[in-house]
Amino acid sequence: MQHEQEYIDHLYARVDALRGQAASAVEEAQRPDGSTQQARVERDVRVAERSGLLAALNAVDGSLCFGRIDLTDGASHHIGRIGIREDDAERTPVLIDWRAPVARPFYLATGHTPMGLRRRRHISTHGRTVTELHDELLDLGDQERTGHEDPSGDAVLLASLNAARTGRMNDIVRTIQAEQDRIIRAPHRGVLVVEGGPGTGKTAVALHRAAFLLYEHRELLARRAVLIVGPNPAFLSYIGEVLPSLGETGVLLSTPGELYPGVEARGSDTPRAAAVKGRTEMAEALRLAVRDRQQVPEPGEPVVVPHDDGDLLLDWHLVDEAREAARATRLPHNLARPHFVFRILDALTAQLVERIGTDPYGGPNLLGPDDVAQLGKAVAANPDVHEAIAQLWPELTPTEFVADYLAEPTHLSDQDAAAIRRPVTSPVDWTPADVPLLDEAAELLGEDDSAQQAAAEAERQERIQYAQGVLEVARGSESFEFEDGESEILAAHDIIDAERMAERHEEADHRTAAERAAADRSWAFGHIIVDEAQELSPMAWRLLMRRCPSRSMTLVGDPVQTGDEAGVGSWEDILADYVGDRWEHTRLGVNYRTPSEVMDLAAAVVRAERPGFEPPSSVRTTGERPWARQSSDDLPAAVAEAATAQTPDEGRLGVIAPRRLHQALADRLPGVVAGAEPDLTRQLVLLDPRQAKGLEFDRVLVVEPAEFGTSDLYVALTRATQGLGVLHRAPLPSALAEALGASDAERPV
Ligand SMILES: Nc1ncnc2c1ncn2[C@@H]1O[C@H](COP(=O)(O)OP(=O)(O)OP(=O)(O)O)[C@@H](O)[C@H]1O
Repeated sequence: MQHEQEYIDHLYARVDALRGQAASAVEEAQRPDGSTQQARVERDVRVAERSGLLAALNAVDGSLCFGRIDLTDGASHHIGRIGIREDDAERTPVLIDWRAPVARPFYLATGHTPMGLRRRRHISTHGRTVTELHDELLDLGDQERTGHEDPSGDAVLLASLNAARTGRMNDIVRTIQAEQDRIIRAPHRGVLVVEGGPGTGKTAVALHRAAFLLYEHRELLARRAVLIVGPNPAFLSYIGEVLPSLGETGVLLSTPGELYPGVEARGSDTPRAAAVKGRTEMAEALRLAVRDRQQVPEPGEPVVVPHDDGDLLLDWHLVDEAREAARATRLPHNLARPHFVFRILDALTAQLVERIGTDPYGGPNLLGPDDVAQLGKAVAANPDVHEAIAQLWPELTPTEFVADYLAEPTHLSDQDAAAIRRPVTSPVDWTPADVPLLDEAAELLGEDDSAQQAAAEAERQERIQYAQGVLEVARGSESFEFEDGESEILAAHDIIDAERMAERHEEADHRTAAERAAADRSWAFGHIIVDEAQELSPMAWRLLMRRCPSRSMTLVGDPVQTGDEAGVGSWEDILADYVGDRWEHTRLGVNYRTPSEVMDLAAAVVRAERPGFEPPSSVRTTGERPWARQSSDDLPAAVAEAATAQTPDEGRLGVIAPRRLHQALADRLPGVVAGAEPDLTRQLVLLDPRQAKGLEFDRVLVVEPAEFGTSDLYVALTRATQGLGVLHRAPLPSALAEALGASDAERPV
């Protein structure tokens, strides 16, 4: 122990020194120094690198080193959250990053396949103090004993699984299991599917895979950022600390409803409406609806544009020709529009030229090219002309267009149209199911950023003018300063022209890649991780695939837990259109969360619907059987009483109840607010099964389970790490009652 403490003290001394160096490097690099553009770019890169290093060094403080491997050849390596080298000529590694190949045997070696190891040591620390050592001997012939032997090899894992929950997920870097390690480091570059039952570590594995990929492909991924999509905000705050604790910050966390910049989807849909909006057919319906906005007048009923020289007419034939020419460009609606406008203006000018310039004596038109050009300009500036064109081919924004569409949906069956018909009168009306529609619309309409580009160019010109002014001043002062004829001395304007000087003054974009990605709909992420992927609709997949042209993705899910009607049934269905069969499927089979007593009960519920269902096998038992209690009248009071008795001294209690009971329950449960985003760091948390997805609590009370569908009930029953109770008034679903071994008139069992 003493030896390890000394080693760890040495590591921290090195970390402190590195931290000091990184902090002063950042400070120095941030000081303005009037250097060249190139030097400034390099400086910004240096600042970013050093800031990243500083963040990583700060993040690992307190849990820097957690393991050591001793090899049969006498070498030994300490394993930690980050890699550290000695400050010597060889830059000797003193701590190996858990992601480095050298560290791999720490996770994979067994007595059967020792991978060159004689011993694996888990080092537990509190702050910077070593508290415990657990050794596993992998070379069975080795006689040496340390006094810290852990014959079963799982003491550290079990201690971490049994620990009280905090409302925040912890990283599992100390105890990654072999089946998990293989997925985390999978070399597959395309779509990797990770499937497994509740508590098998799918989320943990996905997050550690993100950390691994950022280590392996740092160059690319730090620039393009990694996107992690999770089902709801509570889930994102639950997992939000894992990657920073591993020293990684270049990651954007988002719910599916937050993936359209500028829209916060706070509204909600009926399950039927969400299902209709999620179907692929919506893409075609929207495409046709956009085409409907490109109109031609009825034959014989031309659009009349009032004009001083007599009304101009836009008839069917003329508009149809312009529309076909614009459509033939195959550009999105807004980008094809200038082609339409050009044709219409041309046709109207031709009408005017004919009207004004016709020679009454039958000769050639009396107007010359300059007159025609003048008339063309006047037509293009005429507001009545613009109004007429705006009716025929309006410029559309995605939000306007989708709001109009939802008010009167078209190209759908009557029932489907009725299911989604809804006015969107304020931005808060957008729902998560609308977000893929907005994104689809943005694709169909195309973003006309010419105005933005023009503004940027105007600003650049302004800066150039300013810089020219600065150079003039410099020239003026030259004659004064260099009167003595030291012509070889370079003045400012000799080495820099106004344009380059203007660039110097351009504000550098100091946002991280993740921040820039969050604001940019067309951002292409380096890698995307989707948790609870089974819940996403086909339309949501279209959006996500657009955000990841490289198709480098990790998809995590459990089809048995699919609650959303809009969700896709199978991975094949999701992926066929995008990657064919070029994706890899992996499975996790051990449940680290739920004790076997609870898991058996949950499995029995699923089996009633799917007879052959095999749950993941639990790694722990607690000896504590789940119980049920029926309350004849005041269910909220019974829940409050049970909650008081069950709230652990340390850790969390989750009450999972149907939404309709939340207000009544919140009135009785201390510190709980109905309808608010659940605060998972509180000791007592009230949720519905959808909100509980992906989360866990030490103890769980499931309320009125007869109101849940099978998959929601399965989710609710599998959230506890220690104990589970069921409270109800209505009779229990029969499979649950049977598995609890209770009749309809239950008592605690
Ligand atoms: N190797 C491990 N070491 C320590 N803890 C682990 C390990 N693997 C998983 N766990 C823990 O098990 C719990 C369940 O993991 P996780 O939430 O990733 O499972 P999941 O498969 O995503 O579950 P669900 O489908 O229910 O969302 C978490 O507390 C996680 O930290």
